[in-house]
Amino acid sequence: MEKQERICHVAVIPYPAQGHINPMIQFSKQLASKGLQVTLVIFSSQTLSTPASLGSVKVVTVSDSSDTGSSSIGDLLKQFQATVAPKLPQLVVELGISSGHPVSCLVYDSFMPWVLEIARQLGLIGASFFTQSCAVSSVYYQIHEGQLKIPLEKFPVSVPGLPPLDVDELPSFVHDMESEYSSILTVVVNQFLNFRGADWVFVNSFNTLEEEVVNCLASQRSIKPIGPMIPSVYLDRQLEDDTEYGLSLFKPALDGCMQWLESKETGSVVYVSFGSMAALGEEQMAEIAWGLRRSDCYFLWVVRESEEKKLPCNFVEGSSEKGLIVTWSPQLEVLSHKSVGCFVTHCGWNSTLEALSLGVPMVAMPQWTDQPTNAKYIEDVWRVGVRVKANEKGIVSKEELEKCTREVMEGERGSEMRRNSEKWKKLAKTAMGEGGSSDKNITEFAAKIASKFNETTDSKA
Ligand SMILES: O=c1ccn([C@@H]2O[C@H](COP(=O)(O)OP(=O)(O)O[C@H]3O[C@H](CO)[C@@H](O)[C@H](O)[C@H]3O)[C@@H](O)[C@H]2O)c(=O)[nH]1
Repeated sequence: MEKQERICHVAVIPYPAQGHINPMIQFSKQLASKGLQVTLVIFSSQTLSTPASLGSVKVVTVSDSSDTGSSSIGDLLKQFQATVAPKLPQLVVELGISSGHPVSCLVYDSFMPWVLEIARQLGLIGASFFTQSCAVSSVYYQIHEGQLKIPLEKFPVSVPGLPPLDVDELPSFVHDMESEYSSILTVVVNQFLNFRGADWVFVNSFNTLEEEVVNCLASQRSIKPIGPMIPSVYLDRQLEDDTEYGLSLFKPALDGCMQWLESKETGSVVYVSFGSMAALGEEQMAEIAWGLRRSDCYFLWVVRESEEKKLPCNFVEGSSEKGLIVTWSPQLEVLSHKSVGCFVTHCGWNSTLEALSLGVPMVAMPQWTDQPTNAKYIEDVWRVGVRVKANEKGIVSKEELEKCTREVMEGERGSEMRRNSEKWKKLAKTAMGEGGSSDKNITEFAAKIASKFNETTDSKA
């Protein structure tokens, strides 16, 4: 009988939100390019038209019946665990049977630390994947270890490897103790429940971007920065045909955006997006709308379907000469387009990494969660953008938005930001290029788990 080829099979399991799925798709593609068999498992309560594969990564979508109408994200995550955890062991076994190659490692979103328990029950390797910056993760780590006590009493706060952080520069859940937030704080801090127990810990970042804080966290246990996890065509082009993430929970206005951008001059467009989750108030939406109008630049603004009703009356009709509003964009294509001169962003970690990797300066307008800390780094550490200041009601006025966009688009400081952005773009490429720090970490992981798999298989033979 023909002997079956031995292949090390890894299952990658993101939390099903766009900002978590995207980097874990890219990690899957990277692992597959290093010779591993990879299955990406998406649990989703929505009906998704997911592809059966992304390059050589197999995609399996499993319907998750958890109630998405639940009021808080903390509750949602609890429900997610309650419905997914009982199904996962059987699913992992079936993936092995159907492919002919038993799964030997689970790479799980750090939001789901309970997956490690399942990996252990099945005798598999367990690897945790952090989708936020190393700086933000370090703040949560300090809380987990009891070094930072909640409620915080003194500001600025000191965390090893980070600049001192004022109250509005900390992740929101740490100081904003609304009832919904306290349950989310538990979730984000619990990412560290098995920080020392996991076999591997990956962070979607790169050494030169967060050197000091990477070193501090790595002194507690080995962590592997493997980012930026964006499609290869925008970085080192090592992976052929890797031009997009490939799995979107939203439908992008493909042609519309790109044709519109084509008709605009180099560096003349302000791109505005608040990612896949942030929900702004009506008053704030109006200030953004009029701020964009006042800046007198061309603008491309992503307003998700669920947010459209918050736009001021007649704004869309009255903006057709200067602006285009879409419900979702092909963001990487947009950011890499020569017409885009500035990105007004909520500072989600993926958007931040994308802008850094594509050399686009930013107006940082953080909303919640890790975004205020990312905004702090954008302005003060990487010096690739300006942070907006909110008024006493927490609203960013149209005048403030106009001032900040002009600063990035026109001023001398804007030119400096563009130069700094070019620097980070090169460093991102170097990290992911052959032999770069992130590339080495991915190669090391692939080689070590493949060799462990071979040893185990040999000892059973
Ligand atoms: O029109 C759009 C808007 C966004 N995107 C993509 O969607 C992703 C959005 O991710 P991110 O920028 O991280 O924002 P969120 O969707 O808000 O992500 C959540 O998850 C991130 C990772 O944990 C956190 O950093 C954020 O604060 C949190 O809100 C990015 O890859 C974008 O390229 C598009 O393709 N088209």
